[in-house]
Amino acid sequence: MEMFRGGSQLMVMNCYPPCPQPNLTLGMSPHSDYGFLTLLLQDNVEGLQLHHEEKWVTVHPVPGSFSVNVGDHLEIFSNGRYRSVLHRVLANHTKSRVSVVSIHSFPFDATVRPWAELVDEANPSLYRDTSFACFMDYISSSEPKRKNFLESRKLPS
Ligand SMILES: O=C(O)CCC(=O)C(=O)O
Ligand SMILES: [Fe+2]
Repeated sequence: MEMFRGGSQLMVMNCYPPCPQPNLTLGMSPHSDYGFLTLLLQDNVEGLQLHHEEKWVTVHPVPGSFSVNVGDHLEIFSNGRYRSVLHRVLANHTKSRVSVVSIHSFPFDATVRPWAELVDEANPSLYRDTSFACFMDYISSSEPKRKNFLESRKLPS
């Protein structure tokens, strides 16, 4: 698809050292990923949880496999048909944990908006136009944050 030409890839490596009091903290706070699709490789230490039907569900590591998460851009592009997944990482009392995350999306200078074929009078756009600059403004602002970046891009219904 033309919009993906020159697409972006962000790689993040996370290392979570053992935590003496895991009940008092999190390895990573709840968030959804900025991007279209995330490929995530975790080692054999559990910690990743997805928010599903009001509960946190552990993603059990399967050796040699990737988890694939829907990101904010796919939710916006599909005008809400696919939902980006809220996830978090628990801290572990005894073991350190490593994960490698590869976030794939449109080019960094693209404006992300619902695909025109999915928007009409009966299905109005549910999201504000979004760019990497909006994301940077959001994460660097001192405004009180809503649940995540995507929430700040939703149009009032
Ligand atoms: O460590 C993990 O399993 C998840 C990391 C993550 O969600 C992220 O880097 O965005
Ligand atoms: Fe993430």
